[in-house]
Amino acid sequence: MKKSDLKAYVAALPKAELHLHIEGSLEPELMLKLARRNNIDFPFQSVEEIRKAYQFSELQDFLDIYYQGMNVLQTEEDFFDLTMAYLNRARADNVRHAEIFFDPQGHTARGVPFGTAISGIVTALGMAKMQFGMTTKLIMCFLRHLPEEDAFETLDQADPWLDHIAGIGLDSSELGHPPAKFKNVFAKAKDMGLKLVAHAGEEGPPDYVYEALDQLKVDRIDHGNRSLEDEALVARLAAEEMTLTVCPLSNLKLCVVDQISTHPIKRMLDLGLRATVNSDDPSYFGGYVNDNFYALIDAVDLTKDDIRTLCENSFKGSFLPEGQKRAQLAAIAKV
Ligand code: HPA
Ligand SMILES: [Zn+2]
Repeated sequence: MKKSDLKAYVAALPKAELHLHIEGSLEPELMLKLARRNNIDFPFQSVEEIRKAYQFSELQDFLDIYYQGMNVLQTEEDFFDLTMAYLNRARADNVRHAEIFFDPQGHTARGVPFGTAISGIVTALGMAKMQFGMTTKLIMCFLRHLPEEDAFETLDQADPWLDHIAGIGLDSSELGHPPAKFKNVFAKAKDMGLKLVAHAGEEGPPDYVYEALDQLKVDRIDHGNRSLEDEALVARLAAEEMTLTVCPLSNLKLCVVDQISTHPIKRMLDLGLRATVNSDDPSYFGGYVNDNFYALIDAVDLTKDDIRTLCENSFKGSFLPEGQKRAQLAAIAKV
């Protein structure tokens, strides 16, 4: 199949996005608009200036800019506008279901209340369901560079919002902050009936992936690239049908891979791993979910079957009820 036909096939397929940080979907245009609207002292004057700053040689370079960018988010309306912009953009990529991360501690640490952030997000999620039938789940991430005690405090703040929160995640600086650091708060969240995910094996070694599985008892691994260094781990992930939320353009931008042509997505599928394709922080990494597929199609020999498998995996690995998963898989089969 020609690459252009494979791209058209991607565009036509229903898909779920399982690894998306809503704060990472903040486009420079909206960032400037919110900086002005909120009278924020902001170091950038133009979209071009902002985009020029998006050059990273590792995860921490990105995180520094990502936390600076989110300073413009102040009011409930800001969080609503941010979320609505993502949902509309995702809809254009035929995303039918999105499981969205947010970083409450990135906001509460700046004096923006938990309720301000989540109420704006939740209102937008409700509107997307009503206006265009997109289903969503919200996943609250803990910042792993902060102590576990702070994560417990954040879980307490979530209490009035638990009807709107499907699960918890773990993000921010991976190296030096192994999953085991958050063992107790993950155990509490599990007892509360929340789903569990964690970033692991993006920059961290395979041991961090083992810890996420064995000590956090996660339902999914975010990224997971470095699992490939450990054959026994790969066999286990495949046997357990553990979903990996892989983010190709993010991997390129953060130098997890040297080039898209050496991205291991194809190898992951060939090894029987339940890999999915996601955009992570699309505004910072150069594209939304279909752009991630297109970059892979240009650089890697993905087949039509691979592409269908990746989209099927996105629903299989989602937290949708089984009936809705089946309906989405049936819709894929019709394309
Ligand atoms: O890809 C990521 N890794 C870790 N933390 C993050 N926070 C936003 N995106 C990321
Ligand atoms: Zn991420």
